[in-house]
Amino acid sequence: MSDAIDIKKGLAGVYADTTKISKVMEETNSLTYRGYPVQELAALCKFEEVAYLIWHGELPMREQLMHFERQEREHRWIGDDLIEVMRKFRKTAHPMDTLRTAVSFLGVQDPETEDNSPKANLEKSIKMMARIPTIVAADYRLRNGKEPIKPDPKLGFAENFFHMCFGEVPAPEVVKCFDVSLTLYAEHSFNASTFTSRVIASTTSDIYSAVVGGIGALKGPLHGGANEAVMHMMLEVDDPKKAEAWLLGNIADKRLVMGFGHRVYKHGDSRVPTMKKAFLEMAKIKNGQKWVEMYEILERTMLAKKNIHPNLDFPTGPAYYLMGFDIPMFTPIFVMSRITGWTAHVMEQNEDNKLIRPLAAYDGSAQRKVLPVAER
Ligand SMILES: CC(=O)SCCNC(=O)CCNC(=O)[C@H](O)C(C)(C)COP(=O)(O)OP(=O)(O)OC[C@H]1O[C@@H](n2cnc3c(N)ncnc32)[C@H](O)[C@@H]1OP(=O)(O)O
Ligand SMILES: O=C([O-])CC(=O)C(=O)O
Repeated sequence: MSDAIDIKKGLAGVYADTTKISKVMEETNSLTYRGYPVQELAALCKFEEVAYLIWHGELPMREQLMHFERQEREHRWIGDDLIEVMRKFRKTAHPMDTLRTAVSFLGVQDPETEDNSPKANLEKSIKMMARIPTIVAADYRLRNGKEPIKPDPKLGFAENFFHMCFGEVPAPEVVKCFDVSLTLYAEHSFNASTFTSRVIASTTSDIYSAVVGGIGALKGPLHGGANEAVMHMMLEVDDPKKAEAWLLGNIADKRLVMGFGHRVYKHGDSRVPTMKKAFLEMAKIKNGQKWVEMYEILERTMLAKKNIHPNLDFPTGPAYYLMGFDIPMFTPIFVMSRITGWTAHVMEQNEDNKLIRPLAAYDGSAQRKVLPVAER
């Protein structure tokens, strides 16, 4: 029956809607947010400006940026109630599970959850952007037997995250490398997690539900979870001298090499050179030459043997490791950034909504008769 139906497995190559938020150009290996190349945004803007751009469609003027930063800083604290709930979580729970539950808790507590007006949804988006780093940092400290550190309204978004994790802000070069990663992770059209958020929004559900769904989708190692998997892989390789043999063995065993390949970019991910530069900078500051050597060998061998390029998760994995974050925080950090893209897509979906509901070509059992349990 399904023979005559053109099934697009994984929806590969399917245009499901239009978007004004970002443009992924496989032909030219480039990516723009609201028309601006990500490389230029990463070089010239801080993440707060990029978040504003993604939501408002324009880069902020100085006054607008100051107002936006004030709002973000005001909303950072998550309240003692949520901290107390988090204390009760299983200490070995994955931080993505903790974050998913904590964001759901924010939705329970927010009296505006059911208000789907653009104004209310933008406010909730800013609140989530402000509070997610506090959740991620508090979870990191609780898992490590330490007390959470309150956000510091004097610090910018990236600096404050380091402060809440480690009680100190590193050198500006480190903060910049981290900020670059946030800009590069912020938005990527109809990727799996964003599409999940849009599917949820299309039922006219609330924005917290859409974000909780996005977190669930991003967790998987074929998607955002890959940045963690990359670092586990590099630690398994352990020594750059073993990297080539390790990779060849992996290929022979037909195992995936994490941080390589992409559904859209088949000739390279436009964000990788910018993030690789940030990773090299981190390696210089933190004496991480070993990881650079391993990176180069894995990249070179994968290209030579499989013609598969690295994706953004390949350089971010070791870069976050060198910044001092523990590996289970890597995908939650991705959420701290992609929350901007998800929520912009939810608001865009709401503007011109149609329930997202594709068809499935049935190829199960032929129709049959139900027999009572005694006769089966
Ligand atoms: C932020 C992000 O989400 S970026 C993506 C992060 N994910 C990863 O890094 C996980 C590793 N990569 C992958 O699993 C895949 O490349 C995906 C899921 C990202 C994209 O998958 P698809 O678009 O479905 O590509 P597809 O699976 O068709 O790959 C084509 C071929 O390349 C192979 N291939 C693709 N990626 C890899 C990889 N990382 N390692 C080994 N082989 C790979 C596939 O096995 C397939 O081979 P085949 O034709 O012999 O079956
Ligand atoms: O677009 C995708 O399929 C994966 C993704 O989110 C990204 O690359 O940032």
